[in-house]
Amino acid sequence: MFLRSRCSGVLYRSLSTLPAFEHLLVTEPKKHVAFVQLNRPDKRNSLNPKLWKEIGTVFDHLAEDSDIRSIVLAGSGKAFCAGIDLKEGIAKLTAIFQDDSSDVARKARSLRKLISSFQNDFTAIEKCPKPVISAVHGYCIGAGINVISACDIRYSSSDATFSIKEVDIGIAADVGILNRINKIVGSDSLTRELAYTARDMTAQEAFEYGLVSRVFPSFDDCLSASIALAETIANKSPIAVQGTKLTLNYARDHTIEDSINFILTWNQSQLQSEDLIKSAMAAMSKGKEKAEFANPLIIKKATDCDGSAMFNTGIFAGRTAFITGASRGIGKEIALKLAKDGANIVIAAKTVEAHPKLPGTIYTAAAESEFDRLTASCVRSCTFA
Ligand SMILES: CCC/C=C/C=C/C(=O)SCCNC(=O)CCNC(=O)[C@H](O)C(C)(C)COP(=O)(O)OP(=O)(O)OC[C@H]1O[C@@H](n2cnc3c(N)ncnc32)[C@H](O)[C@@H]1OP(=O)(O)O
Repeated sequence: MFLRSRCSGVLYRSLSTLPAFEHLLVTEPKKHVAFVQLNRPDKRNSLNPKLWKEIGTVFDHLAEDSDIRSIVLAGSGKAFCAGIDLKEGIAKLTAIFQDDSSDVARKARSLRKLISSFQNDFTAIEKCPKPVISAVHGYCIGAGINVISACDIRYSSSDATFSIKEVDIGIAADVGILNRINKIVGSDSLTRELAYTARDMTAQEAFEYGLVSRVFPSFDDCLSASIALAETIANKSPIAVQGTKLTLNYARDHTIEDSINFILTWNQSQLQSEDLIKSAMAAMSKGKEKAEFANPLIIKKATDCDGSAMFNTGIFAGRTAFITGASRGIGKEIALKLAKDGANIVIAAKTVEAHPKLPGTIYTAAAESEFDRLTASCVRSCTFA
């Protein structure tokens, strides 16, 4: 269960809304930092279909959770992850191609769907806008090394063993490692040696190869350093950090010209954040002042814009809303909800009858031309005063 130590803000969303996980532990060791642990220690955290799916689900949720700014991923027990569950995972694959009731085209489509869904569960880590740090100990093989290749930063303890193991079970690796590894490390020759042979690689070799950026004497040290790193990241502007992750990912996959255009367009809006001023002032204070940053989203996700998250929260209380088209339909509903929410509302409509259900409001029955002028000037200024 995800326990939150404190809540803040009128649109606070409890993380108890995270789904219940069977094979994951999710905690919040520091403010704004989520800690996700693969939790099938008796099976060396090998990925059965349930755990595999839960990885995608948790990162999809954490991506949407505005209060979480960085994430640490680790394994519980003796290993990070021993790859696909050789019983349950392989059974799921063979059930498809050994099904005599299907022809080869249909089996292929079913397999494609399954592999694609397995891929997406790991790609959720890469797509999550918050930096993800993997803290690896013990075995990290097959599907496990695919998982960490989707992470932003990899730390390990000195006992870690890595292997691109797939050829040993008769598979060309298809859930990300072959596609991401050479974007992470600089040695195509060593990549090929490792992928063709499935041989074990020590933590020291992984460090020299560039797969992990730090090696620690013990798992405890590795985990503490990973959480400390996540906390450092979480204390920075989330607007700046998440824009940085998106830009680095984009730059990795595009030309310099394309990606420099990407950050140009991105920052023409994101640079206007209050975080810039706050960060600059903190920098000028030479560490005497610490900047505190608001969460980047006050609404959890787009699907919450059905009114339930926006209204009845108090955020409009005392503010002034100018609503055009307020005599009926959506305009009327919004006006009523805002009035109930404590806002001062100014309404305009083409029809002349005052609206009886909007007490205490200024009713503007504008003539057609006046209404258009009013609407235009409203759009030019802003809706909320
Ligand atoms: C479309 C999707 C395609 C995906 C492809 C993915 C491919 C891969 O992931 S390839 C890699 C597959 N994994 C393996 O080959 C590793 C198999 N396991 C081992 O070699 C050893 O267990 C290991 C070296 C990891 C650890 O050895 P250790 O002595 O520390 O532990 P064990 O006593 O062997 O294992 C403890 C219990 O865990 C169970 N277990 C370990 N790995 C797996 C696994 N991958 N799948 C299922 N179960 C696993 C092991 O059976 C023991 O359980 P129990 O017998 O009940 O005590």
